[in-house]
Amino acid sequence: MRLVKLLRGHVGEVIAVFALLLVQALCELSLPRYMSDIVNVGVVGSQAGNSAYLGHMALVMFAFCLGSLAAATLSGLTASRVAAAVSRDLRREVFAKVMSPSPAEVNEFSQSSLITRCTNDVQQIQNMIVIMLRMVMFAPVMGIVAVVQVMTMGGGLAWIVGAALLAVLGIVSVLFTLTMPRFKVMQSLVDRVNLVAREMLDGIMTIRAFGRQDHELKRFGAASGDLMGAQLFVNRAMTLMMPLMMLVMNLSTVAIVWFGSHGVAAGAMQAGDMMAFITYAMMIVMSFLVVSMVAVILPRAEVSVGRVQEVLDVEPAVRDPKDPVTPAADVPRGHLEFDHVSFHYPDAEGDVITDVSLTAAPGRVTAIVGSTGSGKSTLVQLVPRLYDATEGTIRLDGVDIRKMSLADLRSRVGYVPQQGFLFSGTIASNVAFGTDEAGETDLLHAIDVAQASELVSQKAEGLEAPITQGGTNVSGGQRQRLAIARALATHPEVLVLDDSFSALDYATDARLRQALAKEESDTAVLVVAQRIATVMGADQIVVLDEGRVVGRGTHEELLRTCPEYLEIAKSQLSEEELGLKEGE
Ligand SMILES: Nc1ncnc2c1ncn2[C@@H]1O[C@H](COP(=O)(O)OP(=O)(O)OP(=O)(O)O)[C@@H](O)[C@H]1O
Repeated sequence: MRLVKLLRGHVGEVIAVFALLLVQALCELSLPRYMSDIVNVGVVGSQAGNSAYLGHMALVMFAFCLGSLAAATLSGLTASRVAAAVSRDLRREVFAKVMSPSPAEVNEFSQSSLITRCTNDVQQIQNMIVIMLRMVMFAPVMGIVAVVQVMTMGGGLAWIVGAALLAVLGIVSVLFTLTMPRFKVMQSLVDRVNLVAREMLDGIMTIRAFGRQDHELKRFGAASGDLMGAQLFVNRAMTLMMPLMMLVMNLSTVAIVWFGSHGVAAGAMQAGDMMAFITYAMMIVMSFLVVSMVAVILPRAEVSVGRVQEVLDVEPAVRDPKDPVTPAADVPRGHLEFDHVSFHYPDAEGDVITDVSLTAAPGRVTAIVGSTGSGKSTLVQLVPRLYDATEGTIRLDGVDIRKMSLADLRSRVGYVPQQGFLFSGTIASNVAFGTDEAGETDLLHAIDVAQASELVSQKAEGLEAPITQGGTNVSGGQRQRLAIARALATHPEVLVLDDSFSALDYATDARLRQALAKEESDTAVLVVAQRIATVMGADQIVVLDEGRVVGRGTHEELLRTCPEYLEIAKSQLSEEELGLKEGE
């Protein structure tokens, strides 16, 4: 059972819980015997009314009660600690997996499902561990010892206990047959509510702009209503459980008193024994109830364990090599080479990148242009190994990047994604995100090159100005510039800018390119851009069309040799701006 395996690291504590439960069970099981003696001897027998005897018995029973209380408290505390520790470790493992190098595998699960698995499923497991540790051991011990006691007492009443057990079994079976299917879908319904809520929060601006609040609320209401339906059904069915159990126990008590009183009258049984019999019978019924409930609930927790395990079992396609290679110290830094590289997404059929070869050198700007969907972003994502090329090789400073450690590679590559993301914190914490070594001067320099100084000088707190989660308190262009500053602060060998100038005005775009060319003379810059004006000055422009290189050269060369480039250029700039007008 996978749930049991989770306890492997806590064997000592688990044994302690079991030992304490045994003490608790033995203490509790001795009480009915003493009760029986008090009635038989101290109430109706030879010591009737003898205070010394009654006081002594009361003290003994009190000692057993205290023992049971102490053992129950300690076992409860220990079990809760073990469960909380297991759930903390599971959360950490799942989260580490989600953070693991390749986004491809984790993308298989939706973000909301990952959150549910990390929180709700882990919580289910935690609850189940507590139940398992506290009940699964306790109930059988209580049940078995109580059965032995009942058997030894005789009196011909054991059949009542048997009948009560059959009734409990029947009730538990019917209730769980009805509710189990709903239990199973409940986790996926929680996933669904999370998914819709997350999508709504992410797209809140679009929803408001299109006045679709009512539609979205209905969508959320439907998902939430489905979950409520399943929960209500299960809870209603479960509410019946306790009253039915009480009914069984009370009927058993009545039956024991009814038949037992005949035995007492006939002298076959003592009154105290009949009372002890009632208590033992209740213990047996309760133990049986607990064991059968746990047996049915356990598979439900196993569903949660399975869902968490699914995430943990994911093998990232992008992995650290066994024996990482570091580029030789005497090799010039910042030489990036794509050698006949092809790539297709794991879940897609055709290649998105086909047989691309190019080189980027330090101090030079290589621009990638192409129509939308031509594979530009995909191509540059291969550089920090967000994905691995399916064919061909990418080398940095002469070493196949698959042979470098991921940490080493990523410390050499500064990657600015299409959507620059800012974390909650300050401007400084965001820019220093990729490095622990940058001082204030380094940060200010990176911000200056990224043309974001104005943002810092406008704020009274300067570098310590707060940034909200997702960077919602700065503009799209400011977000992009801070994301560029973050990459620059790490002093990368290769700076990959994936359409990172798109939210900048032309003047800022031009100033940023100039500053980059001047300040980053030992960095190879790889720029993906939609705007021809952004790439016109690049040392080398590579034109992609449906993942293939269809042109390569400078702006002027491409205007003459590459019809695809000419078409894009003409769609953005006038013939005059392109210098294509006759006589010019
Ligand atoms: N995670 C993914 N899984 C499967 N296919 C994808 C994935 N991401 C992108 N694609 C597909 O790969 C192709 C290239 O996408 P890519 O984002 O690289 O293009 P692009 O040239 O950067 O486009 P744009 O200029 O619009 O950003 C597209 O057809 C896209 O549908």
